Amino acid sequence: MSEELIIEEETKESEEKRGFFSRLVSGLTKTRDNIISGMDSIFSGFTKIDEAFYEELEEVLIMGDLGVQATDSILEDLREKVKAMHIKEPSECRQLLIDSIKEQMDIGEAAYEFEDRTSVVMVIGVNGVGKTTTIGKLAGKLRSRHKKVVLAAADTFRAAAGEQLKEWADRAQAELIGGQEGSDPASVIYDAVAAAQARHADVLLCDTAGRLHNKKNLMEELKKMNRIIDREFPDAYRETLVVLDATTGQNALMQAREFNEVADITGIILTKMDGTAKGGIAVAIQAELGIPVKYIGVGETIEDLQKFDADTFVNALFTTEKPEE
Ligand SMILES: Nc1nc2c(ncn2[C@@H]2O[C@H](COP(=O)(O)OP(=O)(O)OP(=O)(O)O)[C@@H](O)[C@H]2O)c(=O)[nH]1
Repeated sequence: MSEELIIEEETKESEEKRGFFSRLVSGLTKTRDNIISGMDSIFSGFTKIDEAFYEELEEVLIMGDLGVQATDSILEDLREKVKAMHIKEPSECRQLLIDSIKEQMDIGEAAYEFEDRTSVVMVIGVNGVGKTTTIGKLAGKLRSRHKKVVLAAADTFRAAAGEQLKEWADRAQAELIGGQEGSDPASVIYDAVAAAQARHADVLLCDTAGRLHNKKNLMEELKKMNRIIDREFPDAYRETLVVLDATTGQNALMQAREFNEVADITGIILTKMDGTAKGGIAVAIQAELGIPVKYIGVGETIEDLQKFDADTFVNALFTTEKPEE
């Protein structure tokens, strides 16, 4: 490649990154207003680092949905650093706090291997969290990378779920395999696996129901689907993603915990991060459960499903740059 072309490619890439960051910054406006303004007023309002200062910080972090566990660890870490580094000024704690939050979320890099392998992705989530929309966005994302995608509408509990998924499948130009309302989800998976193999699809995305009120049945249903995939598609790379609605805050954390008990979750997708002041839940989930948040939804278009990077996320939260209108 000529030098000019390389520069052009690099410029394009850095422009993309900028656009991505700006969208994240504007998507996180409410969360930033909620957590960061609270923190900044503590940093400027206190003249010394004392118990009252830590208590106020604790309150802001808890109110920002970072969860008790992550909040405790972050503050413990901050106290240690303040002591070790003989820090006296509250304002000097800002960067230390940013670093501590990043450390809490550092559970290794999220892997996106399935995007480039022949894979089967199970997507689980309770009604209304944005599961269908997310699967549509994910299909669109993969299609834009010229991947062949098949969708399995295995949430046969509600007819509307299948219809809605069909619309997304058409939009993303992906094939949809569905079943009658009330039919056995496992048989939809069976048909979808056969279709994916026959069409040499790259990724099979499976929309499955997640009724948490009956955990035993859910577990059995998931096991049955997994057995079919293991048997019929043994070489496929496997991924199990749970979709959670960030606007529900602590409830999303609870759902993640419960799903983690019934399935081997490989990643989380947090939706509606744009409309909420509870984006701090991403910290709680990653710190507490050690499961990577792999994607976040920051709006309703296909581009608004972004890969999640903890470092970028924390930078976007604490940025002083103004979000785009
Ligand atoms: N602002 C915003 N809205 C979103 C996001 N993701 C999904 N939504 C919206 O949330 C609503 C619910 O999304 P669905 O995809 O229907 O939810 P679902 O979980 O599939 O619901 P069921 O199909 O009823 O189980 C829709 O209006 C979506 O447009 C997001 O990241 N940001």
